[in-house]
Amino acid sequence: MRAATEDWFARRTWARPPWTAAGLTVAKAGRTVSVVLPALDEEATVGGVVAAVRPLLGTLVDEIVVVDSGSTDATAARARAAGARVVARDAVLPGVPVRAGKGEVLWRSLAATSGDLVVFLDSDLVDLGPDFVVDLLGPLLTVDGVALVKGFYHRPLRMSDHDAARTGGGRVTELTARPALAALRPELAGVVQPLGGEYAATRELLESLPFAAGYGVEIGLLLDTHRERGLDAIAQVDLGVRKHRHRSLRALGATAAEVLDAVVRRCVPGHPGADPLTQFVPVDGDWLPDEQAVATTDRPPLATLRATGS
Ligand SMILES: O=c1ccn([C@@H]2O[C@H](COP(=O)(O)OP(=O)(O)O)[C@@H](O)[C@H]2O)c(=O)[nH]1
Ligand SMILES: O=C(O)[C@@H](COP(=O)(O)O)O[C@H]1O[C@H](CO)[C@@H](O)[C@H](O)[C@H]1O
Repeated sequence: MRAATEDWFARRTWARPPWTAAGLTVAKAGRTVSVVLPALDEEATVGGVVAAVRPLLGTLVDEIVVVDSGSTDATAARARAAGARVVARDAVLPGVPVRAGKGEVLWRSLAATSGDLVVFLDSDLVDLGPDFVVDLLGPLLTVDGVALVKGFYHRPLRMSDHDAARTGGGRVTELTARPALAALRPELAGVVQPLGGEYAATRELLESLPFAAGYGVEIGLLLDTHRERGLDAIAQVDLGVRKHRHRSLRALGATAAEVLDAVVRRCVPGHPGADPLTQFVPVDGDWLPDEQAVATTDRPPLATLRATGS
């Protein structure tokens, strides 16, 4: 790592987060907290994630909101039963036609919530406790100048219940995001989990930044926060172990394409955005091309929409 990044790592990384929910509730000092879960067909896990945060509701956390991304299963019912407020993505900013993708629902979540601080958690997590939220809020509530806090963790790759692996997860992180940052934004080489879906930020920051529509949203926010606010506005906390549902390598190919697109559009001036991704599938002895759309558009900062009243 470069010397400045090493310095940042030493100052802005908490390997053993010291905060407690009670202590941070006092530290809120009038500020409010929204916990947001983006969810697309997560009926099996969304209730457990909401239940993990539920004990904090009314003290450290002021609202738990699941933004439904067009689920066709029982996601909304399970989330509501666990104690979350559920908002359909098309019910937010109804005058703005909906686009597909994770970034789209995170962007819309800002218009569906009111917290001064926003915590994002994926809805496919398993075995998490309330500490994820407490630890992500710690630097935001107690360290001046921090606007974005990323979680990091061991990432076991469990493709079946029998897997005992403790590592191997974060495939797009290791094979696309980390190398891309090394090549195009090495100042961010100290961020352990640049793609992690567990992070917290001030509303003021989030509403001032564009949101990449698809899976490029996390790397886009990280790059834009660094560009607009500098490295010291970013912090990271060790959340222990992160277990979640793993998608196929083919699906992660399209994710990687959106991650790389978000990086290149931000780091290579004038780049027009990626073409659709052509993958190949074996059919009766032939390899047939299969094209995947790559989300290459950003939603504008929500603050600009509010300013123009659109
Ligand atoms: O169009 C989308 C894609 C994903 N997600 C949610 O975003 C989180 C992360 O997505 P996923 O698990 O597919 O990403 P991975 O962790 O596998 O890269 C999960 O809660 C998904 O339900 C969503 O709300 N809308
Ligand atoms: O980190 C990664 O490589 C991918 C895939 O993780 P796995 O290989 O399935 O553990 O998951 C992350 O990337 C997505 C795109 O940025 C985020 O939306 C997810 O929250 C995050 O889990």
